[in-house]
Amino acid sequence: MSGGATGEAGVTGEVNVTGAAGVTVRVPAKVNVQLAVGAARPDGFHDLANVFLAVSLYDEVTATPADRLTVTCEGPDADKVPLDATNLAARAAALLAARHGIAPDVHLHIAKAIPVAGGMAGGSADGAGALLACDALWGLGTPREDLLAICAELGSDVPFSLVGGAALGVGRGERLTELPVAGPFHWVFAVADGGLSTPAVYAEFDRLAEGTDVSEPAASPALLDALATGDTAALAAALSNGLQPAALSLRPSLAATLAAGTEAGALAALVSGSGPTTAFLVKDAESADAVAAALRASGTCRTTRTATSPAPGATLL
Ligand SMILES: C[C@](O)(CO)[C@H](O)COP(=O)(O)OP(=O)(O)OC[C@H]1O[C@@H](n2ccc(N)nc2=O)[C@H](O)[C@@H]1O
Ligand SMILES: Nc1ncnc2c1ncn2[C@@H]1O[C@H](COP(=O)(O)OP(=O)(O)OP(=O)(O)O)[C@@H](O)[C@H]1O
Repeated sequence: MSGGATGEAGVTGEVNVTGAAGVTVRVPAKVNVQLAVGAARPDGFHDLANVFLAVSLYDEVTATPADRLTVTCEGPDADKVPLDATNLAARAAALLAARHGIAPDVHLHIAKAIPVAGGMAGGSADGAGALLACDALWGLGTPREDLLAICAELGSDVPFSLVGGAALGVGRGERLTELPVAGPFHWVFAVADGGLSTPAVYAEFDRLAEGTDVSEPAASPALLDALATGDTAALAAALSNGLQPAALSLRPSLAATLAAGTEAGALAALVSGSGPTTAFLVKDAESADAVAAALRASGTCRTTRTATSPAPGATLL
């Protein structure tokens, strides 16, 4: 990855890499092609029927031996990424090390292309990437099932970042069943100015749902069929995001972005997860370029990205 600012701050002090070879893992962003949200649970989370689809927009996490746990980040949004112990990559390394009773002495470098706080699971991607990179660097051979359990501890979206492809997430979204998926599906993403806080969007969902009956979340058979057969038009007709009204309520300007993409020829438009990134499903790569150009010209977003899906999960390079 090239360009962008480089943040450098250690979790426990200045960066001090020992010079040995590093391990790099590439991890995809996600779009939720269906996000059915149930009522708030006693623990504050919401039961979901969450259909994840990985897209070809990647962060890379490199783990290098060091004398303590440190994190650096490069990329256009690097200044928005925390480099302390709250970084999901640092938390992943610390959890894995604790599980094996070893010290988390590693330097983690994140090459960030996924929008920050954009509803595309960028932090989750870095958590899953760091986990796989540290497991390889430290030669631990942690069973897949245990890696997935650590992912679920890190966050609801993190298991999917490890798995990639397409999957249905139930519970708070962490309990995955992999789904058959054809493709390619072509996407344009409009990146908004600033982020949206995921807890704030769920809280707004609760506020809007007050006094209404929230139904049990369930995956749409038509949507699962469209994914399995690679039918773009059918997928466009079946896309849905139960958090979209809440994201629009907190960020009304997103309505203009959605309209601009639709007017430019997108087959469907929706908010990506908790937003504020918006996602546009288009016919092919040529249409993706045209819709992206129109979105940028509309002045309703900061920038655009094009991508295809499905994309593989966290992968050692
Ligand atoms: C919006 C999505 O990105 C869709 O995939 C996810 O549901 C959010 O997943 P995430 O960012 O990994 O979220 P977590 O780190 O697990 O939780 C952050 C906060 O989001 C809210 N949250 C999250 C997941 C869920 N099923 N119900 C919730 O209410 C809770 O307030 C929680 O404290
Ligand atoms: N490695 C990381 N990259 C980006 N943000 C991180 C990371 N680690 C922790 N964070 C924190 O998490 C917040 C959410 O960032 P993230 O990019 O994961 O949002 P998101 O894509 O909206 O998440 P999701 O789609 O999973 O709800 C950031 O504002 C930041 O404070």
